[in-house]
Amino acid sequence: MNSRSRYPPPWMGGGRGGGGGGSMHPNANTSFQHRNQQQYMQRSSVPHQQQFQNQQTQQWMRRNQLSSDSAIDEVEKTVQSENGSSQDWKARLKIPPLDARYRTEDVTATKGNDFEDYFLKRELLMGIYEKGFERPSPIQEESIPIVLTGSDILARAKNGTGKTAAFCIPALEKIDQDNNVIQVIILVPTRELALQTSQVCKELGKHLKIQVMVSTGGTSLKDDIMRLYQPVHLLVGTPGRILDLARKGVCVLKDCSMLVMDEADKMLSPEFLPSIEQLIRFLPASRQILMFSATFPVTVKAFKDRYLQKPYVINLMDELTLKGITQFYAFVEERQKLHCLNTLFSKVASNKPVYNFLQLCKSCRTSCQEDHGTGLFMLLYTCEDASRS
Ligand SMILES: Nc1ncnc2c1ncn2[C@@H]1O[C@H](COP(=O)(O)OP(=O)(O)OP(=O)(O)O)[C@@H](O)[C@H]1O
Repeated sequence: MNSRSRYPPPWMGGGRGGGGGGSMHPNANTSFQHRNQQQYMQRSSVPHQQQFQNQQTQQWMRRNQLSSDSAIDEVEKTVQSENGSSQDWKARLKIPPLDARYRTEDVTATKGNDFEDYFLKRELLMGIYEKGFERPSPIQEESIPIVLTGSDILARAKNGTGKTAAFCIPALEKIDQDNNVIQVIILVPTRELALQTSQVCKELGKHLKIQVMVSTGGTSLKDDIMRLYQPVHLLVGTPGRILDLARKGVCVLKDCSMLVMDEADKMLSPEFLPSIEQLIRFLPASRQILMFSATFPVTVKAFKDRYLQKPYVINLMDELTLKGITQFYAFVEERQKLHCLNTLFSKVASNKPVYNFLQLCKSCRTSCQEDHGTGLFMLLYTCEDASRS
């Protein structure tokens, strides 16, 4: 166990999160907030075991007050069926095999929250568990309850620590599936990431009736327009294409109360920033903005000051590298790169995973080939742009 407190969540004291920590968004859904705060207070003020005992005592006292045996039977049946039905849905879930991947402290050092602590819709909980998530990761523990209150957030956590689900889960929870309008936009820098993110939303929301659409540049605009005539609740895409559709009046964003920016550092680059700023004008004044990234350059501050309202700042980064991972770099001439990589692979023990982060131009392609002599995997880079090869 670590020293971090379990509940109450940070805005009620005792939690973590810097900056504007704890500030309640003026546009927060007050009825939701009220309900949740009451629930959190109930939970935080009475430890679980004691709460259970209290319930048992109350039931026992109620039972003593009832004079007839039939009334007692009735109470017992109700209690049994309540307990039974709360367990039944879990027993029927199709849980995937345990994820045996090694987990670093970046994801294991949690407060010990459960997804059920957030009072999510049962259908959403079913999707979460069937995706193989047992417990929220630290960034999910910090973000989910805050996003549910309606607050803007700026969240920083390392790559691979569960940021995607940290915004997809509260987004899916907040969508009213009976209202066929776009309620959430998730902006990402590339089509690949848009497809991945929409896949996560579909998997987590597989028991919900939420319609997810992907819209990015490089695909048929006409297809997107046709698709938008069907119900869409959650739109994942790149800023330019979504702005184009909004300007044409096909993508109606007046009810879109949540805007998420994944890889926010890249989203605020000169390539995307102007489109995002224009896109924000199509959203209602009461929108909620969530920014997630592993790094936050100075451009973020200017954007935050301009567009976010009393944002809650979450920073789970003391360093960029995941714990337990050794990182180093080699400074080489352009022409030495492949040789260097080759030498590196031949030196590293073949049973150790090697992650190679590289910046590719758009025409670059990577492929992976196994060298059957050594058993090592070779990453091959090909570039159609002759000037860069
Ligand atoms: N609560 C959880 N329990 C178990 N696995 C999880 C949980 N949350 C996320 N994961 C899994 O952890 C992996 C990394 O998650 P994810 O890709 O969301 O991280 P990320 O922080 O968004 O990374 P990146 O910044 O690289 O996109 C994924 O395989 C995801 O399914």
